[in-house]
Amino acid sequence: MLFHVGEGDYILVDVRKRQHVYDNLDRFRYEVNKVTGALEIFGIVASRDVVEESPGTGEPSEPGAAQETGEPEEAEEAGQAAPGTAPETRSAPTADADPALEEAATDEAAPETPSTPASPPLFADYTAEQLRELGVAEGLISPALALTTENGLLEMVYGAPSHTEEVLLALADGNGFDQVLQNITGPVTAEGPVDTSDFSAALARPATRVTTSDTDLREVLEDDFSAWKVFLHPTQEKLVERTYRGPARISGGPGTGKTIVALHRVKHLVQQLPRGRNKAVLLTTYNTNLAADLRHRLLDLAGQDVLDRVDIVNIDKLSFRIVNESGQGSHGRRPISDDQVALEWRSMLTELGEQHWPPEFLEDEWNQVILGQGVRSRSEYFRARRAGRGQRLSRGQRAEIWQLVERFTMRLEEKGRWTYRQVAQAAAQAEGERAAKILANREREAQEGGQFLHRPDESMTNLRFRYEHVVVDEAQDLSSAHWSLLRAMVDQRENDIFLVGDTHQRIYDNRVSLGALGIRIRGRSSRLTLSYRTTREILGSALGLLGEEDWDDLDDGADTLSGYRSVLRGPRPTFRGSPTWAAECEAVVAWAQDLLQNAPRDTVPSIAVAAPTKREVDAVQYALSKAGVRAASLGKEGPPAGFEQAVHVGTLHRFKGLEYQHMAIAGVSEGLIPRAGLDRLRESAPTRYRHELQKARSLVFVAATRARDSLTVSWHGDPSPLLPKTAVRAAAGEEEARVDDGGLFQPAGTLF
Ligand SMILES: Nc1ncnc2c1ncn2[C@@H]1O[C@H](COP(=O)(O)OP(=O)(O)OP(=O)(O)O)[C@@H](O)[C@H]1O
Repeated sequence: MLFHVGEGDYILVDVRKRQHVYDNLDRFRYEVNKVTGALEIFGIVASRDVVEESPGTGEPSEPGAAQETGEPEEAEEAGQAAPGTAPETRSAPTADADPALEEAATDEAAPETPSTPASPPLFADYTAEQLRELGVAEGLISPALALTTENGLLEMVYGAPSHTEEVLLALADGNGFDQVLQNITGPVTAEGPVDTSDFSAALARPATRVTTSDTDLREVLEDDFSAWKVFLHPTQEKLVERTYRGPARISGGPGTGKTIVALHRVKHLVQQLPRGRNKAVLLTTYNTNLAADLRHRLLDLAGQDVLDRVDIVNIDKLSFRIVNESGQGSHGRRPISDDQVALEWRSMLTELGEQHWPPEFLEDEWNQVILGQGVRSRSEYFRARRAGRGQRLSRGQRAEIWQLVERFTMRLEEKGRWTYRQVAQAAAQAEGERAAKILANREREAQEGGQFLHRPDESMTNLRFRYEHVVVDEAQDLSSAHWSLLRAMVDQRENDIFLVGDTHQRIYDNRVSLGALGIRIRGRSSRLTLSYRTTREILGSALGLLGEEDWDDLDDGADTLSGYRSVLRGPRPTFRGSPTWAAECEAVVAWAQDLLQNAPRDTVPSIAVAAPTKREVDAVQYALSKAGVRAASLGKEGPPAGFEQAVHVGTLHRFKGLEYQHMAIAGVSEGLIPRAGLDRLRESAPTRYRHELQKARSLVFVAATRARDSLTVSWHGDPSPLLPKTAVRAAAGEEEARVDDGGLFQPAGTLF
């Protein structure tokens, strides 16, 4: 079935048996969207909810039914495209194509769930004119207004153009007209008037997204990262190409494409640079393995020439580099891990017989207040901000703490050790001094009319800021010292710093106020809300894990995930308790074996298991290997070479930034998540206690949102108190999970 666009251009809409095409032809619509200017080809789905309005036969239809393989629709939903496949050709999947839909379809047809004619229309608050203004496809406006159930809506949007789908789901999720107009329709609104009869012009517009759900084609495209070279969502594209008058920040829930945007931004910035050989752009992140991953992806996306202009390094390595170069206090000292630091505090206080200040409190005060604010002297500490620390300190108390901290740093120094935070602090200081010199030179040069009358030291006048642009991924995990370091590496001007991150995924205890560090993002913050990775079902359960905590925006304000959504669907996550750890391991092995055995021929599904600590990781890996399942544990640099396709097992921390088709989170038990002994902090270091709890939630949230298709969460003994009660009860068979609730629990304001 071909659509003739004009001249010699055709679009492949679908490949089906001839009779099928004839039978279903009248269910297809094509139109140029008056608002976005996109060419949209779509099927009208007959749901009972909209049956009167639908021009189809009334039976649950499968126009074009491209879904023969049972593959989830990720590529299609994601707006990814294959040249020569149909723009916005969307079809209602057949029942056998997708288990989740099968359930929905069965549910729809079941006599016990009749549509209630009395229930008000879902979009009762909106008029046809408003839906039109938001860019809902003309042919779907009246069917949409007639909808009364969420299932009907979900069924209908499967056949709808994706812009219509996004708008309707966002409205149903509780976003208001203005919000949807601004966030969803605004970015894709056509520039200039739209001629709805000019298909060629429509095809050339970025809003015309060419998509495919053909598995073979998808494999060709997805095999390498190059698919994303071409197709960013227009909302993402605008963020990439915009000129910002200062630092800019992009936030958004997991899988919304923040990393993709950061990579495209780097490419864009390099392309604007004058010719040269230096590495003028810094791309940095927290973890070593993510930095390596960014390098591969940037090479795929932009090629060697772009890569040659970019310095890609994780932030701690960069700090070491600066410290070594400047000689600032390194003296051959070796870094010490956070766990070792905690032990050192404990030993020192015991040796001193000091009982007044708990070690956790002192450690936190040192990290968050003293190192966190770059405090360098006792008098600076007297003036340091302690807002939100939960405990007021008198001058005398501050003096005592300062003395203990000084002792502690001396102790580490004597042992030839220092913490990563200290290294970052030293690097920030060295780089800050360098920046101050550059600015002083500049001022002198300006005063002396562009030339130095008294030429100072040559090396000083040649000093330049190290980078033209800085781009940061996983920004939520960087500390104040890291930000001070980055601030000093780039001049304060247009497009200086571009950062992407999500504070709901903060898994290292670094909290910052960017404005106070000279990184002013106010007015230059944007949020991505559509997840391209996770299904609605997984997303719902993952959001439930976040509880009722408050989340910051890196700048003394609050962040939220409101409007965060997915249009992908899949099975509900499973939750399972086992009596013992051994039994839980067995269940995890059976789960992996089942996935491997049932994978389509010649494919190896990507599978991972996350667990709280190295101990559980080793046990799971051992159990998998013993059962003949190829497994490897994730190290600092990712999986060992040659084990890319094995089942990956790692601590929760290791999964940041990664994604897998199937994810298991094991050991979500009381005493493991959050770790045992945390209660001790409740009294001694209440702020830290709160932050540790939040961090534990974020860790599980990060792991859960790595899953693309399926998620399973398990525990042994008592479940973690962080698991929502409904999940635990349902796992124990005490409560039936509702078929239509999408997950086992559902965050407020989220539609399933
Ligand atoms: N416009 C797009 N079209 C299709 N797929 C996309 C698009 N943008 C991102 N993706 C895909 O979505 C997935 C998540 O993207 P990415 O890793 O950039 O998200 P993220 O926001 O950085 O996630 P996290 O916060 O969890 O690390 C990737 O598989 C990516 O290729």
